[in-house]
Amino acid sequence: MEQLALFSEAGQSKGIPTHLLDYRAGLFNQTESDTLLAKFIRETPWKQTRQKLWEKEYLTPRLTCWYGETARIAGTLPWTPELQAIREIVEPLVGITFNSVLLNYYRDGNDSVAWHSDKESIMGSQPVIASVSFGQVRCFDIRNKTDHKERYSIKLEHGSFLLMKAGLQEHWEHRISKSTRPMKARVNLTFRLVI
Ligand SMILES: O=C(O)CCC(=O)C(=O)O
Ligand SMILES: [Fe+2]
Repeated sequence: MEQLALFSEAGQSKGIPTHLLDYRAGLFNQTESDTLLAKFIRETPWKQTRQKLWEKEYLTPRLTCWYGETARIAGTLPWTPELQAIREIVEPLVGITFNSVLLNYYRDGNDSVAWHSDKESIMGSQPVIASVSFGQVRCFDIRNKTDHKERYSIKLEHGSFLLMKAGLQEHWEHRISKSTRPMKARVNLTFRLVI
């Protein structure tokens, strides 16, 4: 347990594998990021969904909302001008057209997403996911599915961009862990191609 805490506070690990991830700080400047964070928090119709684990139902420890043009995910809302604008900045960096985005709202250090990989069949087996973060810096941890000791951590900063490349979801899991330190709000956007 102690080791986990040390790891998650270590920030940027050395030697993050660039065939799996690309990180770029400051895709949006401070003013743009402040404005977007406040707008997303205020104007998104956030929902707290339920998840089933071992036959028990839990409330997901964060708020979410789907936007885009896919009919595959129930409740998906049409692109807003801000999301459309961000998508148009992100797509040329990646060379992929995305048709949906999941917004996650981590209200404080108690909000989190547990170890998982985004490998739903509706995204194909090798999805490329582009992630944009606003607000509180949180640690994004990855671990190898077959060797949990092989792990890395990246601090996702206000206005930053993270690309999860094709091999990541198949062989690695990722998470945003809870923190006992005081944490302010964070909104994360993951652009996806749902097929
Ligand atoms: O909040 C993040 O940076 C990651 C979110 C995530 O993993 C997901 O939505 O699948
Ligand atoms: Fe994920």
